[in-house]
Amino acid sequence: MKKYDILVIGSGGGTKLVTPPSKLGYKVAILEKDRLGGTCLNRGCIPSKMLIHPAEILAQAKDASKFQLGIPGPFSVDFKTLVERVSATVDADSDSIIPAYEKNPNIDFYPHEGRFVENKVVKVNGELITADRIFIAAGCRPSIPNIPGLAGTPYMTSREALRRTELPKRLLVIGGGYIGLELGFAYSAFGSKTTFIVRNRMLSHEDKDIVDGFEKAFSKREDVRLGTEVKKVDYKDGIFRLECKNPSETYILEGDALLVATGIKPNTDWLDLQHTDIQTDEKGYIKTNEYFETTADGVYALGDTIGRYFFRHSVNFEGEFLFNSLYVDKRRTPVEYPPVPHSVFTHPQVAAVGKTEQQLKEEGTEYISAINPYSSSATGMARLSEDQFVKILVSPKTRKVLGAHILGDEASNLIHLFILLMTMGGTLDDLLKMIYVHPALPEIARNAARKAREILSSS
Ligand SMILES: Cc1cc2nc3c(=O)[nH]c(=O)nc-3n(C[C@H](O)[C@H](O)[C@H](O)COP(=O)(O)OP(=O)(O)OC[C@H]3O[C@@H](n4cnc5c(N)ncnc54)[C@H](O)[C@@H]3O)c2cc1C
Ligand SMILES: NC(=O)c1ccc[n+]([C@@H]2O[C@H](COP(=O)([O-])OP(=O)(O)OC[C@H]3O[C@@H](n4cnc5c(N)ncnc54)[C@H](O)[C@@H]3O)[C@@H](O)[C@H]2O)c1
Repeated sequence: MKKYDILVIGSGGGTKLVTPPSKLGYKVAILEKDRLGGTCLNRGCIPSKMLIHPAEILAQAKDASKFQLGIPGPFSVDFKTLVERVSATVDADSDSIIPAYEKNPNIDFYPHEGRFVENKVVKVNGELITADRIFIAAGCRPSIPNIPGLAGTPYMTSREALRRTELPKRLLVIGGGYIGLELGFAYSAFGSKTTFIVRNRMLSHEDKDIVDGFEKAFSKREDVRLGTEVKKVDYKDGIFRLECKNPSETYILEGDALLVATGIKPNTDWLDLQHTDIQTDEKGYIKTNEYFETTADGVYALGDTIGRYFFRHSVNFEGEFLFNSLYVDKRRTPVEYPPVPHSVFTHPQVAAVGKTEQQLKEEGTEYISAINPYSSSATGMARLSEDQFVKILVSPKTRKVLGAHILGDEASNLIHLFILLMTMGGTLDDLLKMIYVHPALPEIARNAARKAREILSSS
């Protein structure tokens, strides 16, 4: 049986444990059943943001008249060429990984699925391999709800929606989370008449003020059906017919394409974990402790597959943490995550770091809340910002920011001020010490901090 120092299953964030240890002389095997680079590169963050950027340009152009600009419409997109460019870019990036691995004598790449036959033995393409340490970074895939009539229809998940080259006239989206909203927004901006069917509320994991604000802002531009369940799907002659039910009525929605974006499930069913001591929770996510150790000796797991965070930036952090603790410091170290931020790349954007107001209430943590609208600062005035704001939650005792929540232009960039502050353990006063460029976007965040200072000094 072939033996390695390191065996990695999954080439997304798992790659953090491939090239870096190989450079220190460790022999590494990497197994990938799909395209190298994982979800983010091939069917996630990167292609989606390459579509969302031009969609954002169109969304801005549609707003041009409010700035007394006569940018002539109708706006159009060469959707086929755009999608082909995006696909070619990510495919080239993925393809470039193989030659790099082939050149490296310490890396063996297995372009196959790996399945466990016992605790530390994996069968790949008929061959048994083992390693001192095995890292499982097997990721997740779309989870499809059990709606009568849906199975067998040509619905899209994010995977197909990112590669489709024909823009549908009418798009139906089921799901009000990250994927449904980001991809639905892009298709809508490109010209598909898009309807968002949302079982409860949009972005329900966000702070309640963000949920309220986002729903209000998004619904001004998009056809949004909140509190609506899809009871039945029918597909005939190229048309989807969805039976939709809300508390007051049942009706049919028609579309030429259907995007199902109702969450994800772990790929652990591809690993044959029943042959090992590796335990999973009731949803199939691998159980790990603070060292990313599974319940089998020498086997670690990270990323989406452990069900903690579902972002490329979080699995990158976890992979780098494991590499540093196990192969650089060579010390068994418990993980301490710095604040983990997130952003939803819609129009308007959403970004957050730290706790929501609801979480602080539930924990019984003391806080004050300060909200500053974009429109109250110079750059917000220039942008004619509506419905956009920065909200911060501050501890009256320590004056530390416990949570920051942004709805508005460039929220995914603006949030970094708070990520840095919270990571460094700074206070409101640190945020107010520095000189801000006038009139730049971060002044909006500073003004929220000033409001918090006022609230604290008057209480
Ligand atoms: C449409 C979309 C947009 C997204 N946008 C963002 C974003 O903007 N920002 C962000 O931070 N996150 C985003 N995400 C989430 C992000 O892509 C994931 O959180 C991240 O890629 C998870 O990385 P991972 O390494 O845990 O798993 P993956 O990247 O999914 O890698 C796991 C790999 O393991 C392989 N594999 C599984 N089982 C086996 C096996 N038995 N043998 C061999 N190979 C196996 C799979 O083929 C897969 O390639 C997005 C996701 C989607 C779907
Ligand atoms: N910008 C980003 O960082 C980004 C972008 C895309 C995806 N992602 C990651 O990918 C993951 C998956 O995204 P997603 O949008 O599929 O999941 P999600 O959990 O964000 O949203 C799922 C949505 O589907 C709804 N839903 C669930 N079951 C349903 C059912 N049976 N019928 C109708 N609606 C149902 C939920 O209420 C929710 O609105 C996310 O957890 C996220 O972390 C991140």
